[in-house]
Amino acid sequence: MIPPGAPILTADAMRTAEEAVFARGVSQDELMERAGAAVAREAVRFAMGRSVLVLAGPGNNGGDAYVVARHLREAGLDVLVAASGAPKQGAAERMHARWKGPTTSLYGAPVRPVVIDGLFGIGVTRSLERSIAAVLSELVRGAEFTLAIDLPSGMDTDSGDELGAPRGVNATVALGALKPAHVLGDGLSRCGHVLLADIGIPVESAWRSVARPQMETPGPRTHKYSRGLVAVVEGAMPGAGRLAARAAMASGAGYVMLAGPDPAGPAPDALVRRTIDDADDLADFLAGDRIDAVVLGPGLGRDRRAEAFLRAGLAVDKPLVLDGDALSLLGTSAAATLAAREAPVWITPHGGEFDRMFAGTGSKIDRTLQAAASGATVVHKGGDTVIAGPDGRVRVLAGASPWLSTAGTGDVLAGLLGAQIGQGGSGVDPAAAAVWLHGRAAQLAGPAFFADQLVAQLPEACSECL
Ligand SMILES: NC(=O)C1=CN([C@@H]2O[C@H](COP(=O)(O)OP(=O)(O)OC[C@H]3O[C@@H](n4cnc5c(N)ncnc54)[C@H](O)[C@@H]3O)[C@@H](O)[C@H]2O)[C@@H](O)CC1
Ligand SMILES: Nc1ncnc2c1ncn2[C@@H]1O[C@H](COP(=O)(O)OP(=O)(O)O)[C@@H](O)[C@H]1O
Ligand SMILES: [K+]
Repeated sequence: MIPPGAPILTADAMRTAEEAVFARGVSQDELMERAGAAVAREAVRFAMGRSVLVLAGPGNNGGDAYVVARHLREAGLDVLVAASGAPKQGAAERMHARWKGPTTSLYGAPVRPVVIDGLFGIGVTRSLERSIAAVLSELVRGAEFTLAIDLPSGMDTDSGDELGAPRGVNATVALGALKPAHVLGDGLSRCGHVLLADIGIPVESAWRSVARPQMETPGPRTHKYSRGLVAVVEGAMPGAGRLAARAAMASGAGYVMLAGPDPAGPAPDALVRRTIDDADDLADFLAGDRIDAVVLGPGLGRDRRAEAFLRAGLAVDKPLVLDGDALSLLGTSAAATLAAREAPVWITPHGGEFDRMFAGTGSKIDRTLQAAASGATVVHKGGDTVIAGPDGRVRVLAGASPWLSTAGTGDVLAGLLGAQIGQGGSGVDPAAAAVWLHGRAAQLAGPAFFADQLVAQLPEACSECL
């Protein structure tokens, strides 16, 4: 579980926010007291009277740990601190001095049922020494419950790469804001449940975790066209286009048309079919007044006809979702092609498609933002789905059901996004709504579903947004 709608800050941005608090006269000690108290509140709840081992490092994460230890001891728990190098300066040193309970060295620490991991937080700059990583892992493995302060020790804050962090942390209290490592990469499996503690640091961020969207209930004046007409272009693999079309239908679109060389096929009968002979025909069709959004790419194929269809789609002055084969066809010229288009465009690459289109450096968030500089809103899919808009806004959905890793679920997302943008909205908002609905439908579908069954859960997911 990741707190929804929460700000996400890099390590540098977090330090800047912290500096601003100091500049307003709050002392470093006060902030550390708040952080330690916030973590202790959660720790007491989880400890349920069991004995606690607090791992304390040499920096500010260790400083927080000494505060936690003090609070837990005051709460009557049996607390032992295992220290890895005593803090030498600043607030951390002062918190260390205020700890009056027993202390042992990290290497001599016994296994205890509750572990509080305060070795390192956002200050980790390189991989943990192997001996530290090994003892940390042993102590976490031996515990019944481990709570990490800010981050599990040994995470790259900005990328989510693990740098020796243990497996098996049950919960992490993020201080002040989420960091990328709570929502990206290895962080998804290393942080456990993520709790967020407000420690009085005002946080401004264009990056947020995805929250449940608000959807509108149709009113007495609503009609099928006012709810958005979505055109899905069908290609060589017709099942993909049909899945996208059905997803749009099941997530609130007023009218969905499937357009392609052979759009006939099984139900639903409410899906309107339009036979398209060639790219000129497609261009004429898509230019029609009534169409609010176009979805192109699922099952499109990569032959000449597909290329011509893609050109026709790109030329249309309507909100456009490009997915699957359309992205493979764009290939390395994606950034230039997307930049040349004026009407709004969303792309929904999985990791492989993304890497074929964009080079980029840095974390998944950095790379997705670089891709969005093309003018497209980019939905970079995966267990950590990162949405970035050309305006610099970022939304991340972490921890969606891994059962989504089944063919056709991406087509469903493309159709869902078509329905969202067909109802208006620009940039990251409709994309975040689509990704939320997709993730929620997957939860409702349970294990071992296939894409058609995901579509079947969409109305229920929508009902939670009304
Ligand atoms: N972000 C905030 O606004 C606040 C942060 N606080 C705490 O401060 C932490 C950050 O503190 P610091 O910047 O002191 O950083 P850390 O405490 O995370 O780590 C810094 C220390 O670890 C050492 N170190 C770094 N990488 C290492 C490695 N791979 N192996 C061994 N040693 C390593 C450094 O030399 C330094 O001594 C946060 O995670 C949080 O716990 C809180 O005290 C208060 C508010
Ligand atoms: N391990 C996973 N955990 C969570 N979500 C996943 C995982 N693997 C895939 N997904 C999601 O499933 C969808 C798969 O899309 P995609 O790879 O395009 O599939 P397809 O082309 O077969 O439809 C994406 O929304 C992606 O974010
Ligand atoms: K930690």
